[in-house]
Amino acid sequence: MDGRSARTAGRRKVHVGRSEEIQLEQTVVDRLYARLDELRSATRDRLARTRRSGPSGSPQNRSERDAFATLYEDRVAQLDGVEDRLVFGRLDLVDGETRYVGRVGLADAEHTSMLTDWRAPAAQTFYRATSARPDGAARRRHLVTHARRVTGLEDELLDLDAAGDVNASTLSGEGALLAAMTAGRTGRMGDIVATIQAEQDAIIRSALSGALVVQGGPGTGKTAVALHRAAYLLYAHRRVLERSGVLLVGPSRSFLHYIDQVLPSLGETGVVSTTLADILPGVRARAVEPPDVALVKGRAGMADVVRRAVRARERVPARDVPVRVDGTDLVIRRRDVRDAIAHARRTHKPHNLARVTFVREMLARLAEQYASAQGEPLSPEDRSVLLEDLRADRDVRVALNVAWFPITPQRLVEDLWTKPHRLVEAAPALSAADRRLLVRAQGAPWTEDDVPLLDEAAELLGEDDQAERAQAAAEAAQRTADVEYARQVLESSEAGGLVGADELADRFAASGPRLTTAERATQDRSWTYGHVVVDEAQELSAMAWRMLVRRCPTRSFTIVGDVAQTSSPAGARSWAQMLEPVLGDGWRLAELTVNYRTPTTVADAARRAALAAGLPVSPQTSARDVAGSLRVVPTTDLLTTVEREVRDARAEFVRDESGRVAVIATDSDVSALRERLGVVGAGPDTPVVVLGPVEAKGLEFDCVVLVEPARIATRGGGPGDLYVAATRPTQRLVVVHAQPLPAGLQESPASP
Ligand SMILES: Nc1ncnc2c1ncn2[C@@H]1O[C@H](COP(=O)(O)OP(=O)(O)OP(=O)(O)O)[C@@H](O)[C@H]1O
Repeated sequence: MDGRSARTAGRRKVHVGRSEEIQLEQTVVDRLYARLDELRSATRDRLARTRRSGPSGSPQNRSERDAFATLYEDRVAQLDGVEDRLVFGRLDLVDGETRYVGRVGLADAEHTSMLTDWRAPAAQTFYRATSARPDGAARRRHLVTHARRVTGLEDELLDLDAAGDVNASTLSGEGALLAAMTAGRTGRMGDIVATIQAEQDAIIRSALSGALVVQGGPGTGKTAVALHRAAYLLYAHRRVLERSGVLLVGPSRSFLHYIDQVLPSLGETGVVSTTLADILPGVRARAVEPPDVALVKGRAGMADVVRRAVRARERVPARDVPVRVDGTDLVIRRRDVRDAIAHARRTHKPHNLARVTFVREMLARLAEQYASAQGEPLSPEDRSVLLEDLRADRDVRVALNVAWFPITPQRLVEDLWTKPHRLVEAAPALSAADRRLLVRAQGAPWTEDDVPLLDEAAELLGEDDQAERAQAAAEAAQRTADVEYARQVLESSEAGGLVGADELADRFAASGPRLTTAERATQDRSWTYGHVVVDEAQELSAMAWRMLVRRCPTRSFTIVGDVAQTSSPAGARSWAQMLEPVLGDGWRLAELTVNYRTPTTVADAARRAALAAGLPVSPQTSARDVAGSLRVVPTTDLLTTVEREVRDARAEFVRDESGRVAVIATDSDVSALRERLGVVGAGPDTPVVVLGPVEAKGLEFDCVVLVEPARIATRGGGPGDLYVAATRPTQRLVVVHAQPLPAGLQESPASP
């Protein structure tokens, strides 16, 4: 949609079509729901029959039964998930064909298509066609339904010649879109599947390979598009992605909570979502770093610091070390250690794994010394007994550990922050001032900025995985057998078409409870995903990018964000600068230009303030304006004024189930405001919340009361934080201030 038509739509009402047309559509919608009910009950019957078949039979029969039970359970959940607004679109093609578009594909008993999945190629025209490029379509119709009832229609004529005698009163451009934009917020993001716009659709369906960067101002649908793209990719590339998985990285847990309904409503539940703080199994990073520390820890050069820290644990001792084994004097010689270290490094294995080579080499040299002390070669049996004795000897163990120290990532990184000599040794290039910033007390909690360093360390250190490798080989053999068996089962069963042999084999795997790809991926640090989606990506440091690229060696990424909204000092103001070190020039840029959230007046004010502060603001047009959407309230008593404004906003916007108000203030004001307003929780179900600008990132509310913008613009993330805070409302921004307003944020522009 271009900016002009969007604005026009803003002034239109949703047109309800003629009642006969609605009746006609109701008949179709009834048929589709009837088919949905039929499929549900058939699947439920099969599930019941499968469960009834009892615990008898061979283990093979039992695991086959369990696999089918899980399959039917998943299918029932999927069919239940698409109940709401099952069908939302109809496309009339010039050749006379009519196609209904909905959340899933449905076919009748004869396999004739009744409903086209929104992700199928056949649905693309529904989202892309314009009257300038109708792509074979004569008319696009949006169906508005509530609880299986058709309540409205909106038509767009795409090919005027072919349209015939369509009644003009049913024509309306973006009514469904406008209705979605003005609806009261619920604290949870909804899907946009019925109203995806052409520029968004192009991004959603863009190729899987390579990295796609989606830049767009606030409210342009970046998050919505990223989530729909994940669902689309899983549909279009199911074979690849179902096994490797899709990872979604969001800025905070509250943000993940805010979006967690979207994918299930699109029939997808298998995406792993996480924050950077939670990405490492076994590490809970809860503390927040001061900005100057975050900046240092995020630099690409920290990879070198970690590498040196690991190297420092492979060390030739200052002098030869005498040891006595089995009554014989031996020497751990410096030159032997040097050779063994070189040998172990040549394996190019991670430190803790290469240690095996180092130790083997050293023990062999000590055994040689022992043999020459005895004056005769050792028999193979004696030699292996001796090697065991050497390995068990305390002095030998200590000396070898000092030379090649087995260490966990946590210990390595903690030593850097708590033992100044370790940091000097690993980071000679850091200034003394930067090193001082990094010092902290032993046992201090991990921060989000530690996580990429821990991951870097884990990568270089590795774990001793011998047992795991043996197990993996055994599992691989078992799996080949399972897949073959599943193939035979599929050939003779009713499950064909719903599931592949690989997936069924997963379900046959008799060992323990079935783990989904998502569950397996979450538990495994070194899991590599088929695709990674990163939201609010402008905040990521160079070290965080290294960590994410390790999780997706094919570099298939969707990276969405806005370089004008950056708050982290380690984040970016330029995609090229941020991505070049990790992706080279292997990324493509797409831009979103229409703001579907914020009324024009508010968006313009926020934009003027951002431009005045020199931020790299993307051009954008708001899809609508709302009368009285910006209120500026000067005061000498902030708390009292905020209290009054919140009371008014609550009365105006909060209804039974919907309507959300946020007070956004600089972090240091948040607790006083919470106390004054009696606001405790900050969850999606709370009608009024008080947040700092970083917490508000990615979220939206009907009304935002912005407290003392001058303070927000000069703390933390500075003007970027103010830009985020001012662009959260869907209906109204109330600016309460005692200090002068930052330039640009006044009610009407100083100059036209
Ligand atoms: N095509 C659409 N149809 C209906 N609603 C839409 C559409 N595109 C976006 N929206 C709505 O606009 C709002 C903003 O979308 P979203 O949060 O994805 O924007 P964003 O670009 O990620 O914003 P920010 O950068 O400010 O976090 C959401 O309520 C979303 O549902």
